[in-house]
Formats: sequence, C-alpha cells, structure tokens
Amino acid sequence: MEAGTMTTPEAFAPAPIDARGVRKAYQVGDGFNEILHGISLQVAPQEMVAVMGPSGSGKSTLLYCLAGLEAPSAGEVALAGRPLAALNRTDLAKMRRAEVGFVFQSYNLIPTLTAAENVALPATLAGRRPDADLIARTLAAVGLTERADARPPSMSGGEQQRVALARVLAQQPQVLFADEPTGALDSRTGEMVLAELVRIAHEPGRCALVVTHDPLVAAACDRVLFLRDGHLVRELRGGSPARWPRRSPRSPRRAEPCARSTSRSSATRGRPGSASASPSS
Ligand SMILES: Nc1ncnc2c1ncn2[C@@H]1O[C@H](COP(=O)(O)OP(=O)(O)OP(=O)(O)O)[C@@H](O)[C@H]1O
Repeated sequence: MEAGTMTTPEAFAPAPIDARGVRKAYQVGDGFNEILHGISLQVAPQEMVAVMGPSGSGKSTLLYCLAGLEAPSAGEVALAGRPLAALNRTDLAKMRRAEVGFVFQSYNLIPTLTAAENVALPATLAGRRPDADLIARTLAAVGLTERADARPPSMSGGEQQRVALARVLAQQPQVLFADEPTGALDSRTGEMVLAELVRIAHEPGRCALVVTHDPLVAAACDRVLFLRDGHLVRELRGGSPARWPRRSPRSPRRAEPCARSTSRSSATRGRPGSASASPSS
C-alpha cells in the first residue's frame, strides 16, 4: 500500500467522508511548512474510524480539513457526497450545522444557556423549532435529565462533555467528527461517551471519524488509521490493541512541495475551544 492512501472496500461506497490527496501547509516566515502530504481516505456509512499517531503528526489538522473547518492547501474533501470546495461560506456553514456533528475535548457550550438550551442550539441556529421531546431524550441518553436546567459553569467537565454529546445526538448528523472525545473524562464517563459515539456512528446513514490517543477508543472503532509526519502509514481493521504496531511505523518518504499554501493564526485556527469548532460556525 502506498503511504498516504487508505481506501474503503467498494461494498461500502459511497463514502460520507471522502478525502482525496489532501495537503495542508502553513506559512512559516517566508516559506511554507506542509503538515499533510496528500491524504486520501474514505469513511463508509455506519463506520467508525480512528486516527492515531504521534503528537504533531497532523491528526487534528487532518480532522479540521475533513470537517470543513480549515481549507486544504490542495486536494478534495466531500462530505455526505458534497465537495466542500464547491460550497460558499454560507452553504458550508449550513451544511456543517445540518449534516456534521463535532465532539471536542473542550465542549464549546454557551455558558449563559442551560444544558437543554445548548442541546437545542443547532436546531435554533438552523432556524428550526427545537424538538422538546428529542432534547429530553438525548439528555436522558447521556444521564443528564436532572441537569437540564443547569448552566455549563456549574457543571463538571464530564457533565459538559455529555451536554456536548447530547447536542450532537439531538442534531442527528450524518457525519460525526470527534477530537479526543474522552481525553478529559474520568473512565466511567469516558466509557459512557464512547458507547454513545459508537451507537451514533453505527446508525443507518451515519459515520464517525475520531482522533484519539486512547487505545480504548481506537479499539471500539471499526478501523484505525495511523498518521505519521503527515502521511497515513498504516491501517488496521477491528481496532484490536493486540494487533497494533509495537514499534513506530517507518518514516515515509519526504513530502513533495505543495501546490499552494495558506497561513493561519491561532486566532483563526479552529482548535478545540475556539469558536470555529462550535456548531454555530
Ligand atoms: N497554525 C499553525 N501554523 C503553523 N503550524 C501549525 C499550526 N497549527 C498546527 N501546526 C503544526 O502542525 C503540526 C501538526 O499539528 P496537529 O495539531 O495537527 O498535530 P496532532 O497530531 O493533532 O498533535 P497532538 O496529538 O499533539 O494534538 C504541528 O507541527 C504543529 O505545530
């Protein structure tokens, strides 16, 4: 298998997440530093895929490019069959609100809204009347019925993460992206969140891509992709820790220069915790 290319069997097509030759470069001084060197991957309907790799290998950058939160420097990304490059800002934002859910380590909750109002937010932003029954059901699914009227500053990190998850459940997105979704949680809450992610990802017409360092999260996924130095270097099915590589995969060949590049600042970067990671973006 050529480094940087991961394919899904034909039987799974069409893929709700479809990336071809994705490159991402940042301006550094007078030059560019390419972080992703031509990544191709597909995630099939009802599939949950983990992306693992060393710190700095480009996992979050990849997730942000796939989710439409950052524009690739080159290559193509299609979500739910729609090429992102063909969408203007408004349509991209609309599509993200309607079809894409985000679960990040920091929860992007609005502190002045109650848990229930935060869960209702994607519907409110999309101009729909929130479905009170659905909101109650999703809060119950994450064990937060009693906290529906609480506001995020009065909630624990685990509770906030579960509100964020309930918001995604209520949104019922076709494509779910998660960045270290259990990273800040105690093991019991982490297991609950993971179980919900697995359940959502395996519903008809849905899928999930999860960036994680956590072997338990990866083990719950259908496939694990390993990223190293901006290349996809290995793919394992079944997510079984017993079959993971004990040594780091061999470094791939050097990247070719990228076709075009973009710069960004941390202010515009949609890192977890920043506004651009919110469902309102
Ligand atoms: N705005 C930016 N400008 C320039 N370089 C950046 C920017 N954001 C990230 N990088 C660089 O891109 C590389 C990959 O970062 P990224 O956060 O995607 O890695 P990661 O695999 O998710 O790491 P971690 O596991 O530590 O979160 C790093 O070298 C990082 O310094």
